[in-house]
Amino acid sequence: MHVKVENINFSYTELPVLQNVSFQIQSGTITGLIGSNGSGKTTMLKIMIKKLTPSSGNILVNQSPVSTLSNTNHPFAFVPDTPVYYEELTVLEHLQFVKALYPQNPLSIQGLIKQLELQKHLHKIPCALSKGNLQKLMIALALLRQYEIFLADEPFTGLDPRQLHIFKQILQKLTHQHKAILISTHLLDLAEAICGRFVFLHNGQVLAEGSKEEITAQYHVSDAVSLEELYLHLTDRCTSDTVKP
Ligand SMILES: Nc1ncnc2c1ncn2[C@@H]1O[C@H](COP(=O)(O)OP(=O)(O)OP(=O)(O)O)[C@@H](O)[C@H]1O
Repeated sequence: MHVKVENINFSYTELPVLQNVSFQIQSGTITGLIGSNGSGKTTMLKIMIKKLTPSSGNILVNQSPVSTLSNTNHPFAFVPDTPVYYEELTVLEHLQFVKALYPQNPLSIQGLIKQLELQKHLHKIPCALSKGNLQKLMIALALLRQYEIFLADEPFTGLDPRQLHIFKQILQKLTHQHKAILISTHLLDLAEAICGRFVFLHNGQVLAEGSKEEITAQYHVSDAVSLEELYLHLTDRCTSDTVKP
């Protein structure tokens, strides 16, 4: 599975939010989508799942534009930054509902409940959950879908240290299953630990893309820097909208 984002432009109002955004994500790799508040990460992810329509540009999945894929053949699972749920359904009912939609997904509800430690919360409705447990429900619902591409918008928010560890293991397992993974996050230490590639978005444009080694080489920065130092260095250098190597 190969996803190519090509020259995406998007505006909510007259101001451009994304300008000629292009990058790629690949099977078996976790790509970190990194950028300051308001740089357009959520907007980009929403365009990828067809929730928003770009004014121009394409998202190609194995060379087919996502706009031509039917909703029943949609290859994305998505963990949103703002939880989406049915107010009147319990945690267990949510899991059963999505499982019934995607029976071919081999993950079992019981296995997920145990792994994400949701046992004590099965009969609660979402608004009775803590932030972290609600986030775990969003992750569980995404994992139960039928997908090849896993997109997550700040998925680590609210997770306790044990659940962070478990979620990192889940993501590693997805790479072994050759899923393509794109995660937006502000946690650069965590991103550096789990992501093989990065897309730095800055003011709605791609500032850099590639592995840390590729980006440091491209910008003539020592490869001993941390991802955080690299990101701060490139964004500091950015006096106009783009930085040239
Ligand atoms: N529904 C909307 N209507 C108008 N403007 C919007 C809307 N949603 C987002 N924006 C604007 O689009 C820009 C990009 O927002 P977006 O949420 O994609 O950024 P982000 O990188 O995900 O930010 P954060 O890191 O704070 O979550 C911001 O300037 C934001 O104010």
